[in-house]
Amino acid sequence: MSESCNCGQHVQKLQQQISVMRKEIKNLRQLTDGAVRSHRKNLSSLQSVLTSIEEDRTRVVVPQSDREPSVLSLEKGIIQTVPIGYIESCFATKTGTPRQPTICTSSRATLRIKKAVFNNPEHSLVGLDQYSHVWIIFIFHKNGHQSYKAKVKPPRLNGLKTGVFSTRSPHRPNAIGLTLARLEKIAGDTVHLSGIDMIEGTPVLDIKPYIPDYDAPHTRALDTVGSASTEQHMSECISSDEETDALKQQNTKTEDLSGNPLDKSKAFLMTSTGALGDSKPNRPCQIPREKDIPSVLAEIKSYVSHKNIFTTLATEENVLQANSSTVRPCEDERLQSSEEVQFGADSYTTIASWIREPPVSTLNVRFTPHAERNLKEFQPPGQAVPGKPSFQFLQSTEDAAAAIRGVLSADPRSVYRRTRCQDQLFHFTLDTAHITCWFGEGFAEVLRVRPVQSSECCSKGRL
Ligand SMILES: C[S@@+](CC[C@H](N)C(=O)[O-])C[C@H]1O[C@@H](n2cnc3c(N)ncnc32)[C@H](O)[C@@H]1O
Repeated sequence: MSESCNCGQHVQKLQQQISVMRKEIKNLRQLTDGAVRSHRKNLSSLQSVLTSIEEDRTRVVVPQSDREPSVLSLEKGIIQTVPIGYIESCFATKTGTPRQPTICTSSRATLRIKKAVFNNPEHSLVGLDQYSHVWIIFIFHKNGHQSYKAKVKPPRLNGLKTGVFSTRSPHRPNAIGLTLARLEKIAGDTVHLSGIDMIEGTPVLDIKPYIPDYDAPHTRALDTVGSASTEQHMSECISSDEETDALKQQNTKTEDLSGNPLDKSKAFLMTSTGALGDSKPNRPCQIPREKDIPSVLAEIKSYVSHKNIFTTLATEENVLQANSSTVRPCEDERLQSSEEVQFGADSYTTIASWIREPPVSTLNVRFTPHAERNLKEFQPPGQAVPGKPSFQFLQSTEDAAAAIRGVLSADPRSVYRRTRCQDQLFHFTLDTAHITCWFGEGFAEVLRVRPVQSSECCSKGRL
């Protein structure tokens, strides 16, 4: 009897202990859940700190006192680079950004020279407005991890490999990019550019004026026509204000064979070397007066057609037409072969033939009526209409349509997407627009254009 009594007490005790333990387990669970939650929170804030450190890594500005580069360090190959500023671009991400600036001439960007580099940044830009084009030297800061290979597969080669230094691939030992952009204007410490292929936030190392007389080998060919150096010609030719005005007018009116305006200096060279064709050395330079311009133009055109001197001035369309009449080499040959670009009697420039005859073809671009209506909703920068989106960089709907055409006609897909995910929709952002399209055989069709959401854009003040 007493035994059964004890058993009852034991059971009761055990039940009490069990309930205490349950409570403890519950408390422990709450504690661990809380700890896990706070760990997760810590982890995510650590991750965002890491991301911003990663983003800022290239933005480190060397303090004023450390700015003086030591000659010794340079000789030792220790090169300290300081971004002079960061690109604000109509392209937010790599997807959909043209692979070269010429693909999309209506694209736009600005570059503000940092005060940390010069006390008066605007002073560094004095004189630059005399040039139409500038070289932009920059860092491919969004390459991801720093890796590179001796051979790369440029998208234009559709999977074929070639040496990295024979390409303009972003994945190279020093991740340095070089873009020839059009200089739209300079406002104080800010350079306004068009025809660009750099994304938002790109750190810029340097700007240099594009000087065809130095940078384009063909000017040497032209130079020999008149025998004296270009600079000599320039100083000899510009003799009075009247003549300079006439020259200016002539330069703005001069066209190439396709009706495109000629580069100012090329037009200058053509006239300064004695309106072409005459290879007599030291022929005195004659600046034509305004009334003579039509005959000079006729002379230039007849010379151009005679000598086929301005191959590089041909539009891409002309080049494609010219190429389509030649026999296309097989792919392996294409990698090996190169194409001479003729300037007069001598050849100064040679390029790999796959640049102009890539195994991937240019695409026709079309808009659905819906996408066209979408695009027309966008307003030019600074002309806000309530309830309607506006562009930050692109100047008009036409500019935007041209930019979209440029991007898509060059087939912006990776080789993987092009070959393995043909049916997938392709999205990219351009300025404040998010574009959806699809690709078919030989064409790309824009299905929708809508304003970018804040989560899709990385530019400050983009919306
Ligand atoms: C093929 S590279 C050519 C750039 C330059 N014109 C050159 O030849 O050095 C252009 C591509 O680089 C990528 N890109 C542009 N800016 C970048 C950046 N800051 N970081 C990483 N990739 C970038 C874009 O995807 C763009 O299509």
